[in-house]
Amino acid sequence: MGIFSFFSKKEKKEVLDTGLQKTKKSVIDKITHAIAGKSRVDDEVLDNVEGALISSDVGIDTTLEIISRIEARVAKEKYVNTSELTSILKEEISALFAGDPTETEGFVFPDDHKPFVIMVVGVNGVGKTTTIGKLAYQFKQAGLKVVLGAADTFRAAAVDQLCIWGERAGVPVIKQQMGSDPASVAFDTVSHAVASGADVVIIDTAGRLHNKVGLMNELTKIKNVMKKVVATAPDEILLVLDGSTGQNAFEQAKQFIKATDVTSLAITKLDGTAKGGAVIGISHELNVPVRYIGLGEQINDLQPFNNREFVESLFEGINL
Ligand SMILES: Nc1nc2c(ncn2[C@@H]2O[C@H](COP(=O)(O)OP(=O)(O)OP(=O)(O)O)[C@@H](O)[C@H]2O)c(=O)[nH]1
Repeated sequence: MGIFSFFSKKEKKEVLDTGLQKTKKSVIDKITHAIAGKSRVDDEVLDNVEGALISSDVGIDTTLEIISRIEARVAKEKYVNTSELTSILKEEISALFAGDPTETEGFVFPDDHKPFVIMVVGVNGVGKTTTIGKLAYQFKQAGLKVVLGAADTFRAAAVDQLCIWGERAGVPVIKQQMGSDPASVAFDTVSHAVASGADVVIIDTAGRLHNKVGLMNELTKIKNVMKKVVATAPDEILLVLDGSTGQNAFEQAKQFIKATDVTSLAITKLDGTAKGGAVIGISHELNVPVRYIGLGEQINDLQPFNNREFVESLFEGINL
């Protein structure tokens, strides 16, 4: 089925630039400050850039790797002007992102089977339901038949919210009574999708991190039950993280990765935060590709992630 492009390149760039404004300003200020008055990239500049990246939430290990790559370049090229630093940073950071850059723009739907089943995990409040709603809308607009499954059966509000998004997107939501078995909802949803010839299934799950074993068992059960209907399910386990929490999102991601085999990330709420640099460290250190980013509350504010576009936007406007 391939990749669906919902946005024009221009629209995407506008949403990205606007959404990343706070992060951009912070990164640009810090990098500009780091090299102020210097014309050559030397140890002092590199130390300052290192500090700038760490304080931009990029993450310590990732920052150290970026700096050592730049050091290697500087050693090889002997003299590197600070005016070249932005393009070097862009190149080295783009190269660090997990996943093949040609494949990182949203999900790639296979040709050999359907429905494509996406199981969405993440703690409450990170923007899981909103992300599911936006995805459903965008897939529907791209001509796909979508079914949502309300497998967060612990909170009435979660089911209600998913139903609101289902209505907005114009896609059916499969649900059961509160407190029913989430795996049973997932089973019903995938069965409904098969019977109705749907292309995409998106399953919402409850994210209760306080009990890791419980979470792990529940997610494993949901996966196994879905496989009984469609052997390939789930095609993706999408972890939603709140990007405005910076390094906390990173810690949360590590816990989920221990509990289940997360295949992709959606990082939300990048608008309204200066901590967007965390996307770089999260993707690199966890070795899980970022597929979507959330840049606002509107239905069009979720966009397929492209590492080059992200890095370009982040550093655009630095005048060295
Ligand atoms: N600014 C901004 N807000 C967002 C974004 N994504 C989600 N939100 C908001 O974050 C809040 C929480 O989103 P939900 O989708 O309800 O989060 P959830 O993880 O499903 O949480 P529960 O429903 O509590 O499980 C809502 O007010 C959303 O509008 C985003 O990319 N940017």
